[in-house]
Amino acid sequence: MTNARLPTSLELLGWSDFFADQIEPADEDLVPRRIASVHRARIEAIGVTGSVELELPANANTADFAVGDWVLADPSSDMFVRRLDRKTVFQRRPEVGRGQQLVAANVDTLLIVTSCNADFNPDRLERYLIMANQAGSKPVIVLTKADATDDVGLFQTQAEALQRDLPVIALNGHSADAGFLLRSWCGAGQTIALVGSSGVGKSTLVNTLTGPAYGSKQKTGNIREYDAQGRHTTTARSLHAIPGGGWVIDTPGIRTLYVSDITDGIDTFFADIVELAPLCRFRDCTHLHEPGCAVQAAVKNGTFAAERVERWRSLVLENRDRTPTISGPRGNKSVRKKKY
Ligand SMILES: Nc1nc2c(ncn2[C@@H]2O[C@H](COP(=O)(O)OP(=O)(O)OP(=O)(O)O)[C@@H](O)[C@H]2O)c(=O)[nH]1
Ligand SMILES: [Zn+2]
Repeated sequence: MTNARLPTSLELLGWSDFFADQIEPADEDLVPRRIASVHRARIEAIGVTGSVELELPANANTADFAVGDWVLADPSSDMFVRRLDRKTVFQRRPEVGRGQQLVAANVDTLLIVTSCNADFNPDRLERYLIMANQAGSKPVIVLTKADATDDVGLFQTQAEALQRDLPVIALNGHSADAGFLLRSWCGAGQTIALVGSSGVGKSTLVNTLTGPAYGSKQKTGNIREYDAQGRHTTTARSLHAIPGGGWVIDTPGIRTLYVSDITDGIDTFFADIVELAPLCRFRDCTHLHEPGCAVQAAVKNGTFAAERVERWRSLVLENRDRTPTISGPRGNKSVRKKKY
Protein backbone atom coordinates (compact mmCIF):
# COMPACT_ATOMS: atom_id res chain seq x y z
CA MET A 1 0.00 0.00 0.00
CA THR A 2 2.88 2.38 0.73
CA ASN A 3 3.76 2.55 -2.97
CA ALA A 4 0.18 3.18 -4.04
CA ARG A 5 -0.09 6.17 -6.36
CA LEU A 6 -2.59 8.79 -5.29
CA PRO A 7 -5.41 9.11 -7.81
CA THR A 8 -5.48 12.32 -9.82
CA SER A 9 -8.47 14.66 -9.54
CA LEU A 10 -9.83 13.28 -12.80
CA GLU A 11 -9.50 9.71 -11.53
CA LEU A 12 -11.44 10.69 -8.42
CA LEU A 13 -14.22 11.67 -10.82
CA GLY A 14 -14.15 8.18 -12.37
CA TRP A 15 -11.67 8.79 -15.21
CA SER A 16 -9.61 5.77 -16.27
CA ASP A 17 -7.39 4.46 -19.09
CA PHE A 18 -10.53 3.38 -20.91
CA PHE A 19 -11.33 7.07 -21.52
CA ALA A 20 -7.75 8.35 -21.74
CA ASP A 21 -7.13 5.91 -24.62
CA GLN A 22 -9.81 7.69 -26.65
CA ILE A 23 -8.06 11.06 -26.58
CA GLU A 24 -6.48 11.97 -29.90
CA PRO A 25 -3.84 14.62 -30.71
CA ALA A 26 -6.56 16.89 -32.12
CA ASP A 27 -8.25 16.90 -28.68
CA GLU A 28 -5.24 18.53 -27.05
CA ASP A 29 -7.03 21.81 -26.25
CA LEU A 30 -10.17 20.17 -24.87
CA VAL A 31 -10.99 19.18 -21.31
CA PRO A 32 -12.89 16.13 -20.04
CA ARG A 33 -16.12 16.74 -18.15
CA ARG A 34 -18.46 14.23 -16.55
CA ILE A 35 -22.20 14.67 -16.95
CA ALA A 36 -23.85 15.21 -13.58
CA SER A 37 -27.46 15.83 -14.57
CA VAL A 38 -29.57 15.80 -17.70
CA HIS A 39 -32.65 18.02 -17.97
CA ARG A 40 -34.97 18.63 -20.89
CA ALA A 41 -33.09 21.68 -22.11
CA ARG A 42 -29.78 21.73 -20.29
CA ILE A 43 -26.97 19.58 -19.03
CA GLU A 44 -24.73 20.04 -16.02
CA ALA A 45 -21.26 18.60 -15.93
CA ILE A 46 -18.44 18.33 -13.43
CA GLY A 47 -14.80 19.00 -14.16
CA VAL A 48 -11.77 19.11 -11.90
CA THR A 49 -12.57 22.72 -11.08
CA GLY A 50 -16.21 22.21 -10.19
CA SER A 51 -19.56 22.10 -11.93
CA VAL A 52 -20.44 23.90 -15.12
CA GLU A 53 -23.41 24.11 -17.40
CA LEU A 54 -22.46 22.59 -20.72
CA GLU A 55 -23.09 24.71 -23.82
CA LEU A 56 -24.82 22.60 -26.44
CA PRO A 57 -24.86 22.99 -30.21
CA ALA A 58 -28.26 24.05 -31.58
CA ASN A 59 -29.03 20.59 -32.97
CA ALA A 60 -28.16 18.70 -29.77
CA ASN A 61 -30.79 16.55 -28.04
CA THR A 62 -30.29 16.14 -24.30
CA ALA A 63 -31.89 12.67 -24.53
CA ASP A 64 -28.69 11.47 -26.23
CA PHE A 65 -26.72 12.10 -23.02
CA ALA A 66 -26.65 9.94 -19.93
CA VAL A 67 -25.70 10.89 -16.40
CA GLY A 68 -22.17 9.55 -15.91
CA ASP A 69 -21.11 10.16 -19.53
CA TRP A 70 -17.65 11.56 -20.22
CA VAL A 71 -17.51 14.33 -22.79
CA LEU A 72 -14.82 16.64 -24.16
CA ALA A 73 -15.53 20.36 -24.00
CA ASP A 74 -13.86 23.62 -24.92
CA PRO A 75 -12.47 24.99 -21.63
CA SER A 76 -13.12 28.65 -22.47
CA SER A 77 -16.74 28.38 -23.63
CA ASP A 78 -17.78 25.06 -22.00
CA MET A 79 -19.06 24.12 -25.46
CA PHE A 80 -19.63 20.39 -25.85
CA VAL A 81 -17.38 18.90 -28.55
CA ARG A 82 -17.77 15.12 -28.40
CA ARG A 83 -18.82 12.28 -26.13
CA LEU A 84 -16.38 9.51 -25.30
CA ASP A 85 -17.39 5.87 -25.76
CA ARG A 86 -19.13 4.44 -22.72
CA LYS A 87 -17.62 1.70 -20.60
CA THR A 88 -21.09 0.64 -19.49
CA VAL A 89 -24.58 1.91 -20.24
CA PHE A 90 -27.85 1.15 -18.53
CA GLN A 91 -30.87 1.83 -20.71
CA ARG A 92 -34.44 0.71 -20.77
CA ARG A 93 -37.40 0.67 -23.06
CA PRO A 94 -39.90 3.35 -21.99
CA GLU A 95 -43.51 2.43 -21.30
CA VAL A 96 -44.62 4.47 -24.28
CA GLY A 97 -42.79 5.21 -27.46
CA ARG A 98 -39.97 3.52 -29.25
CA GLY A 99 -36.26 3.33 -28.77
CA GLN A 100 -34.28 3.10 -25.59
CA GLN A 101 -34.12 5.59 -22.73
CA LEU A 102 -30.67 6.20 -21.30
CA VAL A 103 -30.63 5.77 -17.54
CA ALA A 104 -26.95 5.98 -16.55
CA ALA A 105 -23.51 5.47 -18.08
CA ASN A 106 -20.08 4.41 -16.87
CA VAL A 107 -21.50 2.80 -13.76
CA ASP A 108 -19.17 0.31 -12.06
CA THR A 109 -21.79 -1.21 -9.78
CA LEU A 110 -25.54 -1.25 -10.21
CA LEU A 111 -27.37 -1.41 -6.89
CA ILE A 112 -30.67 -3.13 -7.54
CA VAL A 113 -32.85 -1.82 -4.72
CA THR A 114 -35.89 -3.64 -3.41
CA SER A 115 -37.43 -3.75 0.02
CA CYS A 116 -38.11 -6.54 2.48
CA ASN A 117 -41.86 -6.43 1.81
CA ALA A 118 -44.35 -6.92 -1.02
CA ASP A 119 -42.03 -5.15 -3.47
CA PHE A 120 -39.69 -8.16 -3.30
CA ASN A 121 -40.23 -10.09 -6.52
CA PRO A 122 -37.64 -12.60 -7.76
CA ASP A 123 -38.88 -12.42 -11.38
CA ARG A 124 -38.41 -8.66 -11.46
CA LEU A 125 -34.99 -8.92 -9.79
CA GLU A 126 -34.00 -11.43 -12.44
CA ARG A 127 -34.83 -8.87 -15.12
CA TYR A 128 -32.75 -6.22 -13.38
CA LEU A 129 -29.86 -8.67 -13.13
CA ILE A 130 -30.08 -9.36 -16.84
CA MET A 131 -30.12 -5.60 -17.50
CA ALA A 132 -27.03 -5.14 -15.29
CA ASN A 133 -25.22 -7.90 -17.12
CA GLN A 134 -26.22 -6.30 -20.40
CA ALA A 135 -25.06 -2.87 -19.23
CA GLY A 136 -21.65 -4.26 -18.27
CA SER A 137 -22.03 -3.21 -14.60
CA LYS A 138 -21.54 -5.47 -11.60
CA PRO A 139 -24.89 -6.07 -9.86
CA VAL A 140 -25.48 -5.93 -6.10
CA ILE A 141 -28.91 -6.48 -4.57
CA VAL A 142 -29.83 -4.08 -1.78
CA LEU A 143 -32.72 -5.09 0.48
CA THR A 144 -34.02 -1.97 2.22
CA LYS A 145 -36.40 -1.72 5.16
CA ALA A 146 -34.60 -4.60 6.88
CA ASP A 147 -35.54 -2.83 10.13
CA ALA A 148 -39.25 -3.33 9.42
CA THR A 149 -39.36 -7.14 9.09
CA ASP A 150 -38.47 -10.24 11.08
CA ASP A 151 -37.76 -12.21 7.90
CA VAL A 152 -34.58 -10.59 6.56
CA GLY A 153 -32.86 -13.97 6.28
CA LEU A 154 -35.65 -15.32 4.11
CA PHE A 155 -35.44 -12.42 1.64
CA GLN A 156 -31.66 -12.62 1.66
CA THR A 157 -31.59 -16.37 0.87
CA GLN A 158 -34.04 -15.96 -1.99
CA ALA A 159 -32.05 -13.07 -3.48
CA GLU A 160 -28.72 -14.87 -3.18
CA ALA A 161 -30.12 -17.86 -5.09
CA LEU A 162 -30.77 -15.71 -8.18
CA GLN A 163 -27.23 -15.60 -9.58
CA ARG A 164 -23.90 -17.17 -8.70
CA ASP A 165 -21.73 -15.06 -6.33
CA LEU A 166 -24.32 -12.29 -6.19
CA PRO A 167 -23.72 -9.90 -3.27
CA VAL A 168 -26.92 -9.23 -1.31
CA ILE A 169 -26.93 -6.51 1.36
CA ALA A 170 -29.84 -6.01 3.75
CA LEU A 171 -29.98 -2.61 5.45
CA ASN A 172 -31.97 0.24 6.90
CA GLY A 173 -31.63 3.12 4.44
CA HIS A 174 -32.03 5.69 7.22
CA SER A 175 -29.13 4.33 9.24
CA ALA A 176 -25.54 5.51 8.85
CA ASP A 177 -24.53 1.81 8.82
CA ALA A 178 -25.81 1.68 5.24
CA GLY A 179 -22.73 3.53 3.98
CA PHE A 180 -20.48 1.14 5.86
CA LEU A 181 -22.25 -1.93 4.45
CA LEU A 182 -21.90 -0.61 0.90
CA ARG A 183 -18.36 0.74 1.29
CA SER A 184 -16.65 -1.81 -0.99
CA TRP A 185 -18.53 -0.44 -4.00
CA CYS A 186 -18.26 3.24 -3.07
CA GLY A 187 -14.47 3.74 -3.07
CA ALA A 188 -12.69 6.75 -4.59
CA GLY A 189 -13.41 7.08 -8.31
CA GLN A 190 -16.07 4.34 -8.23
CA THR A 191 -19.56 5.00 -9.55
CA ILE A 192 -22.68 3.26 -8.32
CA ALA A 193 -26.23 3.71 -9.58
CA LEU A 194 -29.46 2.83 -7.81
CA VAL A 195 -32.37 1.31 -9.69
CA GLY A 196 -35.65 -0.10 -8.47
CA SER A 197 -39.36 0.54 -8.15
CA SER A 198 -40.79 3.75 -6.79
CA GLY A 199 -40.87 3.86 -3.00
CA VAL A 200 -38.26 1.19 -2.26
CA GLY A 201 -36.01 3.79 -0.65
CA LYS A 202 -33.54 4.86 -3.34
CA SER A 203 -33.60 8.57 -2.45
CA THR A 204 -33.38 7.73 1.24
CA LEU A 205 -30.25 5.67 0.61
CA VAL A 206 -28.69 8.36 -1.59
CA ASN A 207 -29.34 10.84 1.21
CA THR A 208 -27.63 8.62 3.74
CA LEU A 209 -24.65 7.96 1.45
CA THR A 210 -24.11 11.60 0.49
CA GLY A 211 -24.83 13.16 3.85
CA PRO A 212 -26.68 16.37 4.64
CA ALA A 213 -25.29 18.20 1.58
CA TYR A 214 -27.58 16.19 -0.70
CA GLY A 215 -30.82 17.81 0.42
CA SER A 216 -29.55 21.30 -0.31
CA LYS A 217 -28.05 20.34 -3.67
CA GLN A 218 -31.21 21.23 -5.57
CA LYS A 219 -29.13 22.50 -8.47
CA THR A 220 -27.80 19.08 -9.44
CA GLY A 221 -31.17 17.48 -9.77
CA ASN A 222 -33.55 15.15 -8.01
CA ILE A 223 -36.05 17.82 -8.82
CA ARG A 224 -39.64 16.80 -8.34
CA GLU A 225 -41.74 17.85 -11.29
CA TYR A 226 -45.41 17.36 -12.11
CA ASP A 227 -46.38 14.86 -14.77
CA ALA A 228 -49.41 15.13 -17.07
CA GLN A 229 -51.79 13.84 -14.39
CA GLY A 230 -50.52 16.36 -11.87
CA ARG A 231 -48.65 13.70 -9.91
CA HIS A 232 -45.35 14.42 -8.24
CA THR A 233 -42.60 12.34 -9.81
CA THR A 234 -38.83 12.27 -9.69
CA THR A 235 -37.86 12.97 -13.29
CA ALA A 236 -34.26 14.07 -13.21
CA ARG A 237 -31.35 11.74 -12.65
CA SER A 238 -28.17 13.05 -11.16
CA LEU A 239 -24.66 12.27 -10.03
CA HIS A 240 -23.82 12.99 -6.38
CA ALA A 241 -20.52 12.82 -4.52
CA ILE A 242 -20.18 10.39 -1.64
CA PRO A 243 -18.00 12.14 0.97
CA GLY A 244 -14.57 10.50 1.02
CA GLY A 245 -15.52 8.12 -1.74
CA GLY A 246 -17.03 7.80 -5.18
CA TRP A 247 -20.22 8.80 -6.92
CA VAL A 248 -23.83 7.76 -6.78
CA ILE A 249 -26.49 8.12 -9.46
CA ASP A 250 -30.11 8.26 -8.35
CA THR A 251 -32.67 7.20 -10.95
CA PRO A 252 -36.45 7.64 -10.99
CA GLY A 253 -38.55 4.68 -9.92
CA ILE A 254 -39.23 2.23 -12.72
CA ARG A 255 -42.81 1.00 -12.94
CA THR A 256 -42.45 -1.67 -15.61
CA LEU A 257 -39.17 -3.13 -16.66
CA TYR A 258 -39.43 -4.56 -20.14
CA VAL A 259 -36.99 -7.04 -21.46
CA SER A 260 -35.85 -6.03 -24.89
CA ASP A 261 -32.66 -5.80 -26.86
CA ILE A 262 -30.76 -7.63 -24.17
CA THR A 263 -29.61 -10.85 -25.81
CA ASP A 264 -26.16 -10.69 -24.26
CA GLY A 265 -27.55 -10.08 -20.77
CA ILE A 266 -29.84 -13.09 -21.01
CA ASP A 267 -26.97 -15.22 -22.27
CA THR A 268 -24.83 -14.21 -19.29
CA PHE A 269 -27.57 -14.78 -16.75
CA PHE A 270 -28.45 -18.20 -18.16
CA ALA A 271 -24.89 -19.13 -19.13
CA ASP A 272 -25.34 -22.65 -17.74
CA ILE A 273 -28.18 -23.33 -20.18
CA VAL A 274 -26.74 -21.42 -23.14
CA GLU A 275 -23.45 -23.30 -22.89
CA LEU A 276 -25.26 -26.62 -23.31
CA ALA A 277 -27.19 -25.69 -26.46
CA PRO A 278 -24.33 -26.49 -28.90
CA LEU A 279 -24.33 -30.06 -27.53
CA CYS A 280 -27.93 -30.66 -28.68
CA ARG A 281 -28.25 -32.98 -31.68
CA PHE A 282 -30.15 -30.40 -33.75
CA ARG A 283 -28.71 -26.95 -34.30
CA ASP A 284 -32.13 -25.30 -34.13
CA CYS A 285 -33.17 -27.33 -31.06
CA THR A 286 -35.98 -25.65 -29.11
CA HIS A 287 -35.08 -27.75 -26.04
CA LEU A 288 -38.73 -28.69 -25.74
CA HIS A 289 -39.10 -32.19 -27.16
CA GLU A 290 -36.24 -33.00 -29.53
CA PRO A 291 -34.27 -36.22 -29.11
CA GLY A 292 -30.66 -35.74 -28.11
CA CYS A 293 -31.39 -32.40 -26.36
CA ALA A 294 -28.58 -31.57 -23.93
CA VAL A 295 -30.73 -29.07 -22.02
CA GLN A 296 -33.52 -31.58 -21.36
CA ALA A 297 -30.88 -34.13 -20.35
CA ALA A 298 -29.49 -31.67 -17.80
CA VAL A 299 -32.99 -31.11 -16.38
CA LYS A 300 -33.47 -34.89 -16.10
CA ASN A 301 -30.23 -35.40 -14.22
CA GLY A 302 -31.02 -32.51 -11.88
CA THR A 303 -28.33 -30.03 -13.06
CA PHE A 304 -30.98 -27.33 -13.16
CA ALA A 305 -34.70 -27.06 -12.61
CA ALA A 306 -37.23 -27.29 -15.42
CA GLU A 307 -38.64 -23.91 -14.28
CA ARG A 308 -35.30 -22.25 -14.95
CA VAL A 309 -35.40 -23.47 -18.55
CA GLU A 310 -39.00 -22.21 -18.76
CA ARG A 311 -38.04 -18.74 -17.48
CA TRP A 312 -35.13 -18.62 -19.90
CA ARG A 313 -37.40 -19.53 -22.81
CA SER A 314 -40.03 -16.94 -21.94
CA LEU A 315 -37.43 -14.15 -21.55
CA VAL A 316 -35.84 -15.08 -24.89
CA LEU A 317 -39.28 -14.91 -26.53
CA GLU A 318 -40.15 -11.59 -24.85
CA ASN A 319 -36.83 -10.13 -25.92
CA ARG A 320 -37.39 -11.33 -29.49
CA ASP A 321 -40.93 -9.86 -29.59
CA ARG A 322 -39.89 -6.49 -28.24
CA THR A 323 -36.61 -6.06 -30.07
CA PRO A 324 -37.07 -4.15 -33.32
CA THR A 325 -36.08 -6.33 -36.25
CA ILE A 326 -33.58 -3.77 -37.55
CA SER A 327 -31.46 -4.20 -34.45
CA GLY A 328 -32.70 -7.69 -33.66
CA PRO A 329 -30.89 -10.10 -31.38
CA ARG A 330 -28.69 -11.50 -34.14
CA GLY A 331 -27.90 -8.22 -35.85
CA ASN A 332 -26.90 -6.65 -32.55
CA LYS A 333 -24.32 -9.13 -31.49
CA SER A 334 -21.47 -8.02 -33.70
CA VAL A 335 -21.76 -4.28 -32.98
CA ARG A 336 -22.78 -4.54 -29.38
CA LYS A 337 -19.62 -5.97 -27.84
CA LYS A 338 -18.18 -3.43 -25.41
CA LYS A 339 -18.80 -0.38 -27.57
CA TYR A 340 -21.86 1.63 -26.68
N1 LIG B 1 -38.27 1.68 7.81
C1 LIG B 1 -37.64 2.04 6.70
N2 LIG B 1 -38.20 2.95 5.87
C2 LIG B 1 -37.54 3.29 4.74
C3 LIG B 1 -36.27 2.72 4.41
N3 LIG B 1 -35.86 3.25 3.24
C4 LIG B 1 -36.84 4.11 2.83
N4 LIG B 1 -37.84 4.15 3.74
C5 LIG B 1 -39.10 4.96 3.63
O1 LIG B 1 -39.78 4.54 2.44
C6 LIG B 1 -40.42 5.66 1.80
C7 LIG B 1 -39.99 5.79 0.33
O2 LIG B 1 -38.59 6.08 0.27
P1 LIG B 1 -37.91 6.91 -0.94
O3 LIG B 1 -36.46 6.99 -0.60
O4 LIG B 1 -38.62 8.16 -1.23
O5 LIG B 1 -38.14 5.92 -2.18
P2 LIG B 1 -37.62 6.04 -3.70
O6 LIG B 1 -37.21 4.67 -4.10
O7 LIG B 1 -36.57 7.07 -3.80
O8 LIG B 1 -38.91 6.48 -4.49
P3 LIG B 1 -39.01 7.29 -5.93
O9 LIG B 1 -38.30 8.60 -5.78
O10 LIG B 1 -40.48 7.43 -6.16
O11 LIG B 1 -38.36 6.39 -6.96
C8 LIG B 1 -40.05 6.86 2.65
O12 LIG B 1 -41.12 7.11 3.53
C9 LIG B 1 -38.81 6.42 3.43
O13 LIG B 1 -38.68 7.09 4.65
C10 LIG B 1 -35.70 1.74 5.32
O14 LIG B 1 -34.63 1.14 5.10
N5 LIG B 1 -36.44 1.46 6.45
ZN1 LIG C 1 -31.87 -28.86 -26.97
